[in-house]
Amino acid sequence: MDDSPLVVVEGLRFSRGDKEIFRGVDMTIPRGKITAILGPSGSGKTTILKLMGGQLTPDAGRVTFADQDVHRISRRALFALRRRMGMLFQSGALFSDLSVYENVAFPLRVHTKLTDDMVRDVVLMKLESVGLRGARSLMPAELSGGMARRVALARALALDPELIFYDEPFVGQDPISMGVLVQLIKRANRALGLTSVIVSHDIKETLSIADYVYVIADGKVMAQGTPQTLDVDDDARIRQFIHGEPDGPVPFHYPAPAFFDDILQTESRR
Ligand SMILES: Nc1ncnc2c1ncn2[C@@H]1O[C@H](COP(=O)(O)OP(=O)(O)OP(=O)(O)O)[C@@H](O)[C@H]1O
Repeated sequence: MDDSPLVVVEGLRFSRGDKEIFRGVDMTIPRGKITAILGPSGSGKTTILKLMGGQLTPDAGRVTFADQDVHRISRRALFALRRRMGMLFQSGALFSDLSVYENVAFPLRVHTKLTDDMVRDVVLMKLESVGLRGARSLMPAELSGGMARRVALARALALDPELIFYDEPFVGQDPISMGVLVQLIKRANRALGLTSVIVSHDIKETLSIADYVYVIADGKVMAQGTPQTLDVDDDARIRQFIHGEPDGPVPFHYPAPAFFDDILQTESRR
């Protein structure tokens, strides 16, 4: 297997208006592994996926996918490249007026010239891989949230991507569906030789399957390493983040006068 990284991000800078979101980010996404990108809310996790996928263009720096510069190739080449990337976005809802079967068939009908029989084989295979072959005739409204996410995964896998981006795959799931999804992502990665990038707030679940982790904050990579090395990192900010401690260098309380002073003021006004 080719052991060069699949995606390389170098010196990435990106702003929205006056707001600098990235001020020099470097990352490598190795093939066949699960890489997690963690970070506080608003740190730019979704934005970095969009920069990697070529939906956004950086102000400086570059992103290469299989040695092709994502932002300097022709539109046509970028479309071809995008077919090699699957995306499972939190907002990536199923088409509500199409059955489970037709949802998974959709990308095959749009992007390939497969015959109906071949489409059927692929759809059933993908649904089987997420345990929902028997649910093919259901409509999205008849699915639980966890099942809907699994159908969306089958659809994201329909075109056999090399890489799959998961943006908050566990949001809104009950603990059982979450466990199922965690295992599916891990299994899909291994069985299909996929490269996976997961962006998530669910730190424990994500660390349980990630091979390598980047933590982004303040426009930079604040830390990186395997889940094991980050788990024992001494840095207070990383400890607070990885272990979900409510207080630490990033305070739980919005800046405010001392509690007693505030209360005393209320008392004196009575
Ligand atoms: N379309 C947009 N226009 C302007 N600013 C945006 C837009 N999308 C995102 N932002 C800003 O860019 C920053 C990074 O957003 P992004 O969604 O990438 O963060 P995130 O880490 O994924 O956040 P969360 O964990 O809350 O989903 C945020 O400050 C956000 O307000």
